[in-house]
Amino acid sequence: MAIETLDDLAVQGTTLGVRIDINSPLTDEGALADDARLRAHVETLSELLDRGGRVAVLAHQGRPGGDEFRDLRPHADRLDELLDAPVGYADGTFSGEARRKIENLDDGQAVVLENTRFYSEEYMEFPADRAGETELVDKLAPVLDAYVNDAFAAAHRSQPSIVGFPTRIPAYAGRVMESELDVLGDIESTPEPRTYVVGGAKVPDSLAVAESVLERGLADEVLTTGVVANVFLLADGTDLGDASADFVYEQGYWDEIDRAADLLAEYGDRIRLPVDLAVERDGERHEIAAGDLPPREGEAAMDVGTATIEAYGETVEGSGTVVLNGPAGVFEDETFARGTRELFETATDAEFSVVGGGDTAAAIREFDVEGFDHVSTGGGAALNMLTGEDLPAVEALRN
Ligand SMILES: Nc1ncnc2c1ncn2[C@@H]1O[C@H](COP(=O)(O)OP(=O)(O)OP(=O)(O)O)[C@@H](O)[C@H]1O
Ligand SMILES: O=C(O)[C@H](O)COP(=O)(O)O
Repeated sequence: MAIETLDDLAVQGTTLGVRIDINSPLTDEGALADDARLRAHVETLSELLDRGGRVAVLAHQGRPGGDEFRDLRPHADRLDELLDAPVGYADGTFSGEARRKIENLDDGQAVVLENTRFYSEEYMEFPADRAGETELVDKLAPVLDAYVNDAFAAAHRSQPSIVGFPTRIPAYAGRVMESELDVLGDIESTPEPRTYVVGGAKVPDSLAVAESVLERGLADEVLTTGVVANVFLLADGTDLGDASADFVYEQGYWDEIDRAADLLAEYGDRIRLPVDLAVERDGERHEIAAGDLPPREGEAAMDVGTATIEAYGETVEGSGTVVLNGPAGVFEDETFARGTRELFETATDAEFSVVGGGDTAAAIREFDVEGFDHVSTGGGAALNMLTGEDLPAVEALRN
């Protein structure tokens, strides 16, 4: 079934639950470190408000237990600045108070509901029917006329606020969702050879992508960077030193090392590992060739080194399609930003370049890299889509 868009929705005077993805990097104090994801949704929100909608915004921030698991007040304040309409904030997601705030909205007004993941069911994956019976959906569906999903970046999560509402009320794709599906839906016909550069810190997601594109013959090569590369190096038997190994174990990525080893055994000729890494020594960047590892005690691998940047750069430049996800190092620290900045700049020279990810988009903005053919708002979601996997959010909108 075709997905309905905002063109199919009579907005005026209706109360809409609008799921967006404004999961953003935060400062230590909990302020927004980057507002790119908020700005991405301005088009959809402005359109709905201009057309007389009453908008209840649903969104998450961080993961339970993580440093960035915080409330959405800064996001609400920033949306209030970005949009011409007034944007309020409710410190509950579906409490009586939150529902009253929704019911008291006037045409052209919005309220941001509290972080959906403050409720345990929202961090579980359900089939859509079951998601439609969760507390969150059960309490909110009766006060909403329709649901709009613009949260492409969370479309790979089968969570209540993503897949539950379409089982209860009419559902539509927002403008971000619509344009992402248009561009990424046709990725299998992009020019060859195709290179996937996987980095960042969400190792399980990245390994799933690497496995899929290698298995399906979609990737000619997978270049690894970031924590993902560290996991592959550990799987390959490289002694990275205690600091990097401890970081990987603290994240609970034990099993990922075994999984990376299996991938190396099966597809080793198409997976590339860094040939050098950067650590901090005496307050400065210090590079170590892979053959000279481990680093000194307490030194962690924070970026790929210059020889890796050059070797990867040559592959990337000569590619028909480059798909980039995740920064190559701790780009937030200028000392370790080089790998991310230079690989991103080189990627724009490929015939067709696609890049995705929340932190990745933040890095692109920070480094002012221009020239990508498509900058996706989604990391895991974009890559799932690029590998041809069904996205639960999209399936839910189809039904
Ligand atoms: N070697 C490293 N050691 C520690 N952290 C790293 C390293 N390399 C990258 N990172 C961190 O990875 C984080 C980003 O990873 P992440 O996987 O969340 O990327 P992303 O672009 O946001 O993708 P997604 O949209 O899937 O979340 C950054 O905060 C960066 O500092
Ligand atoms: O940043 C993302 O990729 C999305 O917001 C989804 O977040 P998650 O990976 O914590 O589900």
